[in-house]
Amino acid sequence: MEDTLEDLFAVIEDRKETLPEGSYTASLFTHEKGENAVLEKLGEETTELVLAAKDDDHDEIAYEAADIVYHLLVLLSMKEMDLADLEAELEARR
Ligand SMILES: N=c1c2ncn([C@@H]3O[C@H](COP(=O)(O)OP(=O)(O)OP(=O)(O)O)[C@@H](O)[C@H]3O)c2ncn1[C@@H]1O[C@H](COP(=O)(O)O)[C@@H](O)[C@H]1O
Repeated sequence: MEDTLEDLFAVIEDRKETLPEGSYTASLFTHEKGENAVLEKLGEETTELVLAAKDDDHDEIAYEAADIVYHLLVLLSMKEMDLADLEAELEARR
């Protein structure tokens, strides 16, 4: 899981840097979509996760959770933060 998150975060950072054409991630870092689009997605996906949990639909819970984690990592990158910031907060709570 840790490797998966680190690898995904590295891809997101690369897309931010290189802005390749046709990349959804890159579009989030440009005026095409931007921060508001990321925040909207996080709001929508959280609602969808709640509905999936209410339905006890495990596939849908995993799908929506993955969408949320991806957009959360994009948001961290947008704010010039990284996984270490999240890890430090989680560690502080142990
Ligand atoms: N994990 C993801 C990921 N999760 C979700 N999404 C995109 O997020 C968008 C929104 O998700 P939704 O489920 O809401 O899709 P939708 O209902 O079609 O919504 P709209 O995009 O049409 O508004 C979709 O276009 C998904 O493709 C992702 N796009 C990319 N990644 C990762 O980022 C990597 C790089 O992707 P690119 O930047 O596209 O090269 C990929 O290899 C993946 O590992």
